[in-house]
Formats: sequence, structure tokens, C-alpha cells
Amino acid sequence: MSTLTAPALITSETRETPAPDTRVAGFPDAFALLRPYRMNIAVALVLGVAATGVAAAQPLLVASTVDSLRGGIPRDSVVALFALLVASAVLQGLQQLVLQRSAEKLAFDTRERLIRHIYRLPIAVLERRDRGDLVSRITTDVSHTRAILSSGLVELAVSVVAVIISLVMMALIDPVLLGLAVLAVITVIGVLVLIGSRTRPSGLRLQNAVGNLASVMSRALGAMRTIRSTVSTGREAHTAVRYAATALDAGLQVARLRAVIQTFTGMAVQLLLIAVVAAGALRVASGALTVGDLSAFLMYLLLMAAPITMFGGVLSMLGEAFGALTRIKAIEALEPEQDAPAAAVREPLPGAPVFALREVSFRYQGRTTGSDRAPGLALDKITLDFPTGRTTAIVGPSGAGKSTLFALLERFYDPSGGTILHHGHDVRKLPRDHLRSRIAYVEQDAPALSGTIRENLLLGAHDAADDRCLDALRRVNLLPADGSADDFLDAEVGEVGALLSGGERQRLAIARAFLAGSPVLLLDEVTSNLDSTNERVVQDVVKATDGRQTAIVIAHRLSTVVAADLIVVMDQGRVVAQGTHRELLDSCPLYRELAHHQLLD
Ligand SMILES: Nc1ncnc2c1ncn2[C@@H]1O[C@H](COP(=O)(O)OP(=O)(O)OP(=O)(O)O)[C@@H](O)[C@H]1O
Repeated sequence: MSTLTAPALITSETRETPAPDTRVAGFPDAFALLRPYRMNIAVALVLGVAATGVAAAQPLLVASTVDSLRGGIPRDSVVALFALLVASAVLQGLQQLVLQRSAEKLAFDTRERLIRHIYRLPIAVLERRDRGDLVSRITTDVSHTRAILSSGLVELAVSVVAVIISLVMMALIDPVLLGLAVLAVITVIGVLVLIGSRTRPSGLRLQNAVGNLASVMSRALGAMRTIRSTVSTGREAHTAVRYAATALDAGLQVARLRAVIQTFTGMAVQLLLIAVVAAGALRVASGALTVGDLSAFLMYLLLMAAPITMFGGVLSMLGEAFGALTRIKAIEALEPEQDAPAAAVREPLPGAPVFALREVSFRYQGRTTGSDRAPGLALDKITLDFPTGRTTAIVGPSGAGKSTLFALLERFYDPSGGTILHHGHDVRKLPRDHLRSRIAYVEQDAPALSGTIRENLLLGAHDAADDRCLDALRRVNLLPADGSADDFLDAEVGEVGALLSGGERQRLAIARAFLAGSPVLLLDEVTSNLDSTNERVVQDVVKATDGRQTAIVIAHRLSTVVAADLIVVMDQGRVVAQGTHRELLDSCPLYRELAHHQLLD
């Protein structure tokens, strides 16, 4: 017996912003999901009803065949019976084909919708979500949802038709026997609905547990070196196993309910048959019923019993599907990044700086610690111009707010107060894609995407030819000396660039930015992993702005940026000074201290 219990860790369910819609999905949500496929569903329903109708004709033929057996084998009846059998099977096959194809389409459409939605979610929302859990919603949860169509509601609807036809036919054959059967069936359905309603919360619990397991594994796989080097392998593996145990718990609960449902329905159907056969035999003995009629009655009873047996399975499967749908809807309910209705591409205002910040403040969601002067604020009333066509460097101690400033220029977040202008226009009035396409941004840890060097380079310039890619690599000193340049473009960089060194990753990111050729270049701490030869690559960028391209560079190593046209010194979310290297050495104690530490003065 497992003694593992659910760990009290921060999980996707506790860390994330509560979704606006956390109610468990039900039939109305399922109907809304199925609406686009209503034509296919209608066809499947017609095929299912036709198959049931054909199957329902068989007992009548059986009855007349049985009753006329004494006069020899009635060949026509046997042929007709066989034809009905084949027709019903073909119709059922067609119905399954339509349903399964629609279910695949539903899974694809849901995945497409979810993928596009997730790609458009604000960075602030994504930061608070677990990657693994998001992936499990796109994969596992969507697969469960597919079952609503492939073996869910349509089957239920066809079952209802089968039950009605069977009831009518049985009433015509023997109302007394029917009374007995109906009483038993109503009891069975009542109990099934009761048990079935308990599968929905268990289904949701199971999907959540699987999502948490996925997130804990993705966290671990992304930091395996740290886990190994801190000798935390056993502890971390135990955490993951505990999540697997939670999934097991929830899975077992679902399995128990399924087993109860199946056992109960199986037993109930057997009892029903025995009771009807016994009562029917008495009625045949008393002459109230022929043997043929009793055969037909039993066949109708089986026709009715099959959907009832299935009913239990469908209910528990729907429980899981509704749980999965709940998790999908919770993601869809998150607001995506959206441009303001009046956002439009605007001509630059003559003479306006590439970026101008006016009293810009910013607070990260849920953040209460920050600068001493303004608790909670990562940026505190910053007013600053970045001149067009020049190089501006931003320096300052760790946590000063330098990267946050870049994130605001990229509109990963919007300021909590104040305004950012791009060429004189409020950035909120520009389309985000337009603004971002004008900026080439090299992030602090310069992650590479798994794939080839070429794929990484083309992210910023989709149709750049190989010679341009090679040029960009040459500029950052990243081409192999042995001349195998073409092969190099096809070299794999590994998961998040794990096959590259930190410095190579940074230079690849800089090459991508060069290739994009955007008018604004944002470089965040790009020298942190570069040796002195490669640091010169960045120094060249700093010097090379020729009035057309603007470079804004965050640097810890002042040697990289002494030649910048303007150096901005930040501390605790504020701009404390700005000027050239010489001016700042004279006027800014913090800058002097930074320079002193790096032996620059
Ligand atoms: N995504 C985030 N969510 C919450 N707080 C954040 C986030 N990113 C940064 N912060 C906080 O905002 C403040 C400014 O961080 P920022 O990364 O902008 O500083 P920085 O000057 O770039 O530092 P460094 O030189 O170490 O990179 C810090 O207090 C940091 O903890």
C-alpha cells in the first residue's frame, strides 16, 4: 500500500493567478464545444438511428422465423435476416467513422485554439504559470476532451433512441413482461446516474494531478545540472514521485468508480435477463406468448440493455472529459495581450528620441519589496530620453531595474504609471508587433531555441539567405576556424541551447539581432559570458552606431560601454545620473565607485 501523500509544494494550482472561471465544466460547456461539428453530429445521429432501426427489425424477423421453423427452414427470412445484420453493421461502422474523424478534428481545433491563445498570453501571466502544466493541458487534457464526441454524447443520444424503439416493440409483444423490465431498468439507471455524478470531481482531480506532475518534471529537466551538483537528485525525484502518487490516488478513485459502475451494470443486466426469461417461460407455458414472441422480446431487451451497459461507461468517461474541459476553459478564460482599439502604425515625429520615458513607474504583480525609497516599485518615476541613432548604456547595481526597463520598452509589461514614447508616440497607441519588429532584443541569459543554428538565426529574419546568416555569425566571431561554415548552420544547439557554451549562446543571440537589422538594438548584460576577445564584438556595436541604428546596452563591465554616447546610472529603480564616462566620473559617486571596482579610473 502506498504511504506517499501529496506534497505541500507550490504547484500550478497554487502559484498561478486564479483563473476567472474555475467552475467544473458540464453539459452546456460540452454542447458549446460541439456546436461547430453539429453537421457531422447530425449525420452520425442519423446513421446511428438508422443502424438501431435496422437492428430493431431483426427480432421481428427472428420471431416469425422461429414460429415457422416447423414447416422447414424459411430461406427468404434467413436471407433477409442476414441482410439486416450486414446493413446494421455497415451503418454502425459509418457512424463510428464520422464520429472518430470529427473527434480528431475537435482535438486539433481545440489544440490550435489553445496554442494560439497561449502564445498570445501576456508575459506576466505566463510567468505565473507552470510550463509543464500548460503542455499537459494541450496534450493530455485535449485527448480526454475528444472522448465527448468520439464515445460520449452521440452514443448517449442513439442509446435513447434504441431504448425507445425497444420499449415500443416490447409493449406490442407483451405489456406485462415489459412492466417488469421497465421497473428494473429505471432502478438501474437511477443508481448509475448517482454514481456517475461522483466521477466528475475525481476526473478533475486526476487531470490536475497529471498537470502538476508534468510541471514538476519540466522544472527538474530544465535544471538537471543544478539538481545533480547540489546532490538533490533523490529529494527532487521523491517530489516528482509524490506527484505521481497523487495522480495514482486520483486515478485509483476514478478506477474504483468505474469498476463499481461496470460491476453494477453487468450484474443488473444479468438479473434483468434471468427475471424476464423466467417470467417469459411462465407466460409461454400459460399460452399467453409464443416461443417466437419470447425470442423477439429477449432480443429487444438485449438491444435496450446494451446502451444501458454502455451508459455507465460513458458517464464515467464524461466525468474525466469534463474535468479536462474545465482545465482547458480555465486557460481560455485568461485575457490575451491585446492592442488598444486605436493602435496604429504612426510616422515618427521629427526630432523625437527613439524612446522617451516620462515619470515611468512599474510594480511587478504581487510584489511588495523593491527600492527602499518606494517599496514595491521596480521602477520609480523615471524620466529619460534615448537619443535616436546613438548608443546609450545603462549601468547600475544588481536589482536597480535595468532589465525591467527593457521589458517595458518591449511592452512585455505596461507601466503602472507614466508614459513611454516611441518617436514621440505613446507606445500604447502603437501595435505591439510593429513596435517589437523595430527592436532586436538580446536577453540577459540569451536562451537558444532547440533546433539548428540556422533556425535560431532566422527567428528574427525569416527569409535571410545563408550568406547573410554566415555574415552575422562572422561579425560575432562564431564561425568555426576549420571552414565548415555551411555545416555549422545545420548544427543542433540542443534543448535551450545546452550544446553551446554560455558565450556561444550570447554571440548567437547577438548574431540573430544583427541579422534582424532592426533600427533599435537592446543588449542586456551580453558581456557576462564573453571573454575579452569577444567582448570587443560588443564594444564594436557600441561604437558602430552610425546615426541609423540606436543601441541601448545594459552592462556590468563598464569597459564595454565607456565609449557610449550617453551612460545612464540607475539605482533602486531610479535614474541617479546621466552623462558621458568622463562627466560621470566627475559628478556621480556611484559611477565612480563602479568604475573604481573595475579599475577603470
Ligand atoms: N518577473 C519578475 N517578477 C517579480 N519581480 C521581478 C521580476 N523581475 C525582476 N523583478 C524584481 O524587480 C527588481 C528589478 O529587477 P531587474 O531584473 O530589472 O534588475 P537589474 O538591474 O536588471 O538587475 P541585474 O543587474 O541583477 O540583472 C528586482 O527587485 C527584482 O527582484
